[in-house]
Amino acid sequence: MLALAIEARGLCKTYRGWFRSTGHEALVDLDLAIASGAAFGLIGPNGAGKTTFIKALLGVLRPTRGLVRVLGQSPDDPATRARIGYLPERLHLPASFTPLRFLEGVARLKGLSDISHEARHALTRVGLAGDASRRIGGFSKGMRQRLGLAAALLGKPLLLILDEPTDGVDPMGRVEIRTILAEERARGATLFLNSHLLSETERICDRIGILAGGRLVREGPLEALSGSDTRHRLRFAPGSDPEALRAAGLTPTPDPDVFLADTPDPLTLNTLLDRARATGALLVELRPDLRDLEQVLTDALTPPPSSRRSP
Ligand SMILES: Nc1ncnc2c1ncn2[C@@H]1O[C@H](COP(=O)(O)OP(=O)(O)OP(=O)(O)O)[C@@H](O)[C@H]1O
Repeated sequence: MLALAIEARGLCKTYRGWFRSTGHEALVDLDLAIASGAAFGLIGPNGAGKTTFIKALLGVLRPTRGLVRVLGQSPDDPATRARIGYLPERLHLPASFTPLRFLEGVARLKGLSDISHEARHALTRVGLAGDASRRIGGFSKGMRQRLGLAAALLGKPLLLILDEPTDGVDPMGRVEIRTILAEERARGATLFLNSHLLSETERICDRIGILAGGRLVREGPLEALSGSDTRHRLRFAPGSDPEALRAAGLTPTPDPDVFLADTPDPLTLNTLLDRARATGALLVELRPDLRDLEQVLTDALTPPPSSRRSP
């Protein structure tokens, strides 16, 4: 098995500007390595460069500088492209086709052998078997999204690039899609997800990259990004004195037995713990305070106070 499913080194993309105007830097010196079998989520604000990066992975956009490798090869390689399943953000589906006819066409283009079986199987997986003979034109947004996913799944791709896969899909449908993606991963596929739905990204992906202004500002395992080195949650045995713990320097939470400790280093944390225990409180649990992905993103995009301009 390949070590890396996606590799970018020093990747830059500058969109050319109008006559004499400088171009727009959509990707700036982007370095990224995604291991085979990972579930990677790329997040970031509008205009961060996510779609530009996906276009570079698909070989439909030529980088200005730098290297991009997909499944160990150039994205221009036709055999490599055939191993990628892609769900675009904006789906263009033929309204007059039935989903079955559409999927059979995609299966044929992908060079699959048992076209009819593959199309029916994919349709069943995404929960559209009962709609096989309806026209796509009458499909809801969520049904269209499911059909797009079915098309991406055809041919057992090694890499699935999914742009907003659960957009418009109802809550039960999202659970079904997560199950399908888990099955794909278990089969050995790598997932690359671009989504503004952070709770979905959090549930599906184990590695996250945050793109802002064309730069990768954070990248790593979800636990590492959401954990904090400086904030800990402390649980004390019932019966501790909340006022004394507050006076010792701890911050109360809605749970009367749980307090937060904000400390810059382990030494200060232990000094604080000594003070808390001196009040008679018994510590029963200590763990880093985990932030959700929305908070991780907000923190990554908020400049440190020292760099903020005064109004
Ligand atoms: N064809 C183009 N010509 C000029 N500028 C472009 C072009 N495509 C994208 N851009 C610019 O490049 C930047 C990155 O765009 P991109 O579409 O990659 O962002 P994104 O992260 O996918 O945004 P969104 O979350 O809104 O979809 C934006 O400032 C955008 O205006």
